[in-house]
Amino acid sequence: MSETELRKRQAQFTRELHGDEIGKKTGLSALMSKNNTAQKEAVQKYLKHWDGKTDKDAEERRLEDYNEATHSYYNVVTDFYEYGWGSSFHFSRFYQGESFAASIARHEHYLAYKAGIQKDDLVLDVGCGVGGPAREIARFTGCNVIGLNNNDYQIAKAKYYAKKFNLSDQMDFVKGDFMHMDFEENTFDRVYAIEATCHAPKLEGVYSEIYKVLKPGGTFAVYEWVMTDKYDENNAEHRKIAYEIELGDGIPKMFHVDVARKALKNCGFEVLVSEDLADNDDEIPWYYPLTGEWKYVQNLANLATFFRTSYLGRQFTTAMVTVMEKLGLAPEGSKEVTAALENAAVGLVAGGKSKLFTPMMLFVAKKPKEAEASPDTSKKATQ
Ligand SMILES: CC(C)=CCC[C@@H](C)[C@H]1CC[C@H]2C3=C(CC[C@]12C)[C@@]1(C)CC[C@H](O)C[C@@H]1CC3
Ligand SMILES: C[S@@+](CC[C@H](N)C(=O)[O-])C[C@H]1O[C@@H](n2cnc3c(N)ncnc32)[C@H](O)[C@@H]1O
Repeated sequence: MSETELRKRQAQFTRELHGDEIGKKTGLSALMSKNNTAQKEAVQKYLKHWDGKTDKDAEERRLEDYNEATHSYYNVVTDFYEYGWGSSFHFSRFYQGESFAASIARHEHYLAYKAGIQKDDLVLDVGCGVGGPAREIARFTGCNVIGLNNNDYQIAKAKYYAKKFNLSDQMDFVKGDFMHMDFEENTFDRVYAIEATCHAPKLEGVYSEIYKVLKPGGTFAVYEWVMTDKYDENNAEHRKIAYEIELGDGIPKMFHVDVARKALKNCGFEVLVSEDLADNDDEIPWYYPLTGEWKYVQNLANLATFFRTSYLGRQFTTAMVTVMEKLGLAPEGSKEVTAALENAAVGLVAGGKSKLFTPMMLFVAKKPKEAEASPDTSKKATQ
């Protein structure tokens, strides 16, 4: 199927599944207004790739169908993410006494600072979700942001929120696959990506597109999801954790940190910063909201968030969604989605505790001033 046909079909499917009035309802109330048949199809399209098979063929199929697989994944998890986490779909570090929202915002500010984003810069947000980070970074720096996303539902939501918070003049959200960007070469002053490029079937593919659209001398800053140096692909326990993360988070293949670093270099980037922000002595670990350990809760205002993200809260949500599905209030397949998200939570905590995985491998990379726009990565080492 051509790129244009795929886009048309995905846009039409979004209307069927979520209706025309996207934005007003969020979380579980949005879940209650889905089209039943379309939801069943979306869940099936997502889960068909994660049927327990970890052999090379199954992996190859996931990599080939990355666009539809992630589109379907975010079609069915976005309402749960907003209900449980908010409108920034990423992790962060926590300081003692810091609220959940402050920690999420600080993580975004830090990336904007490391990318060197200035007032009036034109910035690309690769894999922008429903625009939580774009809104925060636009307010923080005064820059203009274009959010790129292949999920129509999230784009409609991001546009709705930008209008609601009077930020439409500073930002726009466009549909596109980050493996094949439609922007002109040398367009953006800065590019950032937060926990999104791990959905790529090949990191060189997305990084080379970023290199192409970035102006010479511009910087790209990313929080990458990778398996760390401790990870051994041939260790069954390690592979189980990586698979749980892939399944629960709609990722075709979790790559090793070296793959990401090499991919940046192969694309022509000069890597300025390469630091795992999770590799530290923080008293409160980044994965704490998913552990259900009350001792870490920072303040009373965070109790509701903490309950929803904790093991107990997740079981409660699953039970509630099961009843809602039985009563016909939630669409069929919603229960399966909560089960897949449970896998995500378990895999992420196991990966975090063992330090086999990090969701915050910070890379800051520069496109040299004298750079050619399109790197030829075809002759370089492959992943
Ligand atoms: C998928 C990628 C690359 C990034 C998303 C990171 C996080 C924002 C999500 C990873 C697992 C998600 C879960 C939830 C919210 C968003 C995540 C933390 C829930 C807490 C949402 C409410 C559900 O009932 C349980 C979910 C568990 C997993
Ligand atoms: C975990 S979310 C992070 C969203 C956002 N960066 C944030 O922090 O809130 C990953 C995002 O990447 C987007 N994405 C995944 N694959 C993509 C692709 N091939 N092209 C464009 N966007 C993609 C998803 O639709 C989703 O919005």
